[in-house]
Amino acid sequence: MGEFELIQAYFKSSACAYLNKNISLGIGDDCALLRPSPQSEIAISTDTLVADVHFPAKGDAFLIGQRALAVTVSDLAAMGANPIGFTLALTLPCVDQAWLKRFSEGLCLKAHECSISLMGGDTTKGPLSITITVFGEVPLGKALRRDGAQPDDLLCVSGYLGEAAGALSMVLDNKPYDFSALLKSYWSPIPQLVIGHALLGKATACLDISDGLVADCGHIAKSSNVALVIEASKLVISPLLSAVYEDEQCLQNILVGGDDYQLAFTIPRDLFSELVKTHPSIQVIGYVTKGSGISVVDKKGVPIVLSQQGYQHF
Ligand SMILES: Nc1ncnc2c1ncn2[C@@H]1O[C@H](COP(=O)(O)OP(=O)(O)O)[C@@H](O)[C@H]1O
Ligand SMILES: Cc1ncc(C[n+]2csc(CCOP(=O)(O)OP(=O)(O)O)c2C)c(N)n1
Ligand SMILES: [Mg+2]
Repeated sequence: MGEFELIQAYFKSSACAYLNKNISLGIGDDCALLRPSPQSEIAISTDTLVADVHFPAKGDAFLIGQRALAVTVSDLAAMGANPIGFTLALTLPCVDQAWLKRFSEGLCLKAHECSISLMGGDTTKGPLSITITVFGEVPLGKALRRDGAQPDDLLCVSGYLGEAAGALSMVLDNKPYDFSALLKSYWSPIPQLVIGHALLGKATACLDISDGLVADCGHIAKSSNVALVIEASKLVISPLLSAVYEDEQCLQNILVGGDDYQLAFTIPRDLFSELVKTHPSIQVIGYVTKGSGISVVDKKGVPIVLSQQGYQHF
């Protein structure tokens, strides 16, 4: 099977390669054509997933496809954007048709869940890696950025943290997908599109947590020129995590584990109670104050010293 047959069989003819009101031309030409709605801005984000860095190379290709798209669409959720389409740059060591079939099925399932369409890409030979670029749209001037947090805002997260990091040892042991519900958090993160959308016009800053809570909140603090305080006693431990780990390890996974793909955001105090009524998974975990940097404090307000803040490639 050659390059173009492969593209046709597994991607161009796939159920997720459809046109929608914002895509006037999809796979097959030199470029895809996007048609933004009036009074909107296009949100764009790219993520590369490298075998044995972001996922185990020997993992199930269906799960790899599912995870690759989820972590990329998560950036659209973090901006409050509505998904439109994505491109897929795939580098493969060889043509393995069984692998490609599983991969495209997993990709397609997640694309369906996120209402996003495959509209182009690139296929090359080399060490396994997956680069996905997502395109979404957001009402003009309303995107959730990292630079608007204000002193006295609340610091919140969209749901439980630490589960995917807690699953990593099982992932590396190649445990089957249905072995533990914890594995689902790693293999099939759910981009928080609904909460991202609900935060438009409310949150003062927002991002998705990929590297770890402390490291990523550090980006909000820096961009917004404020200090963020995380109150460890307010972090709610997921029942899935506490079933496997002692409290101390749970806290470590929550604070610096990464791979969560939940949103962290800041919001004025008076807007919180209305929001949590409609989105009960949201947790308040701290607050914004004047100053710089990020601190984690225990219930007496004493700083907890961490040996690392989150994942760094270099
Ligand atoms: N090689 C690059 N060239 C240009 N911009 C980059 C490059 N790598 C990362 N960026 C930009 O730097 C910012 C931070 O990147 P990153 O930490 O990967 O974001 P995220 O965690 O949201 O994926 C983003 O705005 C991203 O677009
Ligand atoms: C097999 C495997 N080992 C380790 C990890 C942990 N890990 C790898 S990269 C990463 C951080 C997120 O990746 P990055 O490329 O920084 O994503 P971005 O912040 O750009 O979205 C984490 C927690 C993993 N996901 N899979
Ligand atoms: Mg990135």
